[in-house]
Amino acid sequence: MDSPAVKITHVIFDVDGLIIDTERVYTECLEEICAEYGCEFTWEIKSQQMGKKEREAAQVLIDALKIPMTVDEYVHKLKARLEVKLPSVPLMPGAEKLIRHLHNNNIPIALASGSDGWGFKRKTAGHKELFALFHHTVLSSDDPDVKHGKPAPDCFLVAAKRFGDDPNPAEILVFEDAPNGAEAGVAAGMHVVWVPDPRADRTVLQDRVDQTLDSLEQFRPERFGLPAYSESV
Ligand SMILES: O=c1[nH]cc([C@@H]2O[C@H](COP(=O)(O)O)[C@@H](O)[C@H]2O)c(=O)[nH]1
Ligand SMILES: [Mg+2]
Repeated sequence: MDSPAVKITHVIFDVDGLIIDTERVYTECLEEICAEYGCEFTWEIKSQQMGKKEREAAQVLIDALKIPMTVDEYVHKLKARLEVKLPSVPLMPGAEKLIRHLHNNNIPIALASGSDGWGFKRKTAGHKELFALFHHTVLSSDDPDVKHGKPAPDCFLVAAKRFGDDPNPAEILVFEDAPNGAEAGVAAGMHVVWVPDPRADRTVLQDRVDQTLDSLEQFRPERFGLPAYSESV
């Protein structure tokens, strides 16, 4: 095999829609809330919300649909629905295999999400053993060091710092599903593998990310100088 163009030393994963299938749940909950106001929750609005801090995302929807609702009311309505639906959410295809592979090969791995602690606890409740493999977790909605949510690079730069061994951003790989998240990884000066929702416009970002995949199952670690899966050696 040709030598890889990059040698990745550290990996940062997004959470919602990348490791866990929570985007489906957000869509269901927000469709219900919008319907109460006679409005439609569109992909255009969702794609602008994805990856943002919860309250920033609330403002995106309220402004887009001009709904007479405060951010606090939005958060209250959303959490009442998420509370019921989140604890049983499955993992995305290929996520567990990749996370365990990197951990088994001593590659430092971290999480950087737009979520808050309230949601993260519920999203990961059924997958505690897997999420214990990460060196650390940055939750943008709660973290005072994350001044701006995705697409700002803050959460990835904070996550890089907290590895504790001063990694070079140019040797960090970010996995993201959200357009805002992939933008944030690029803005942080990191390599980005983007696994977008099928509805996303891939042309906007495909020249700036390293790879665009339909699923994490397609990822080949050796392309980034990471250990190959044993069956593909
Ligand atoms: O349909 C939506 N999906 C996702 C979000 C936001 O995106 C975050 C998940 O971001 P990430 O993929 O970075 O974990 C959620 O916590 C929420 O703030 C949202 O508002 N609406
Ligand atoms: Mg995501």
